[in-house]
Amino acid sequence: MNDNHTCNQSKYSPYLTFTRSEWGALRQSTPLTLTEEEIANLQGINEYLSLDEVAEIYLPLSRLLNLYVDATQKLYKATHTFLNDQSAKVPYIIGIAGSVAVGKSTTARILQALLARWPNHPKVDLVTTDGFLYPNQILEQRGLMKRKGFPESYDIKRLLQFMADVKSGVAEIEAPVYSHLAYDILADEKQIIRQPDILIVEGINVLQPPKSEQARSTPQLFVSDFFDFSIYVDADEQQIMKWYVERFKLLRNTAFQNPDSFFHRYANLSDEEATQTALSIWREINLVNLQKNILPTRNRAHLIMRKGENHFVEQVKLRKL
Ligand SMILES: Nc1ncnc2c1ncn2[C@@H]1O[C@H](COP(=O)(O)OP(=O)(O)OP(=O)(O)O)[C@@H](O)[C@H]1O
Ligand SMILES: CC(C)(CO)[C@@H](O)C(=O)NCCC(=O)O
Repeated sequence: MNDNHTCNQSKYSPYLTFTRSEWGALRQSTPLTLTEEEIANLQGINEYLSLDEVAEIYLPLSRLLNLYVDATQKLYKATHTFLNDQSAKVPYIIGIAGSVAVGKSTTARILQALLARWPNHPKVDLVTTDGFLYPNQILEQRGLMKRKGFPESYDIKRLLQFMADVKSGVAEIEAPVYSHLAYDILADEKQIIRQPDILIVEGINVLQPPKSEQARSTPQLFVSDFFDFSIYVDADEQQIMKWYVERFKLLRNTAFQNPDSFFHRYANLSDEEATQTALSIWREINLVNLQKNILPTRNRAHLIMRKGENHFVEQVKLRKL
């Protein structure tokens, strides 16, 4: 481990830096034996997920998060005792940020499965901020169809209200649902959040300050103000671009084949055409968003997980404060 802390103020870093093996050693007494059912569930999340990766990277992370959740739950109990208040339970909220295609939703689903194994927080829910994108109709009106994922493409006021409701212990909260197949918000579908022990909120924008005029009219509040812990999933741009293109080609052979898919027109592209199409969407939209809006939020995270080839985590940085 590298403390990155010297007497020289300019070299001060708020992070402790761990190599892969240093991090892996921190799993310590975390129960390592996953049941067959759990292994099957994890592989259902992502067929390319390596179980060694789960043991070496995600189990230590779930151990750390369990300790934090436990400490926070005790703190809430102390406040309730002091106030003689039996009010509703408050979920522990974890934010997961990073570029399009870096693996946020996979990370979120692995953590959801692992965190739910601990007895003090069995109910772990997951929402993605994709649901808070404006519907295509509004994006079209505002000329934002090529800016999907940029700060102005989200109904940030609604997202902030959602976060406030979760943190206030509201019994049932509705979250809007986005479909990658339809490439749009599903007007008739809602996800209901019912007081989980932990809520994971995953999305490219979760560490960003509000930018829309709408949100500026109310006191400046960040989505991350509601987080107890936040994770930034990081990798080199070239690497993420490769994953974006690979996923696009995979979708061409699967989801895009569905006539209802927004991208059905890409279903019959040759390999070379698919690569070129994916590269141009990457360069025109997602790379610009990464450089302009996502990467600048990296150092706001409590933990930065840096991935290399094959999605293997090479380095973990954990905030000391
Ligand atoms: N740990 C992992 N091991 C193997 N493959 C992975 C892992 N994480 C992600 N992938 C693959 O990388 C691609 C991107 O992953 P994922 O869909 O989770 O990204 P994302 O950041 O949630 O993207 P988006 O912002 O577009 O929703 C997918 O093809 C996924 O299968
Ligand atoms: C929905 C988002 C913004 C985030 O997950 C992303 O997957 C997206 O659709 N980006 C727009 C460009 C593209 O189609 O890749």
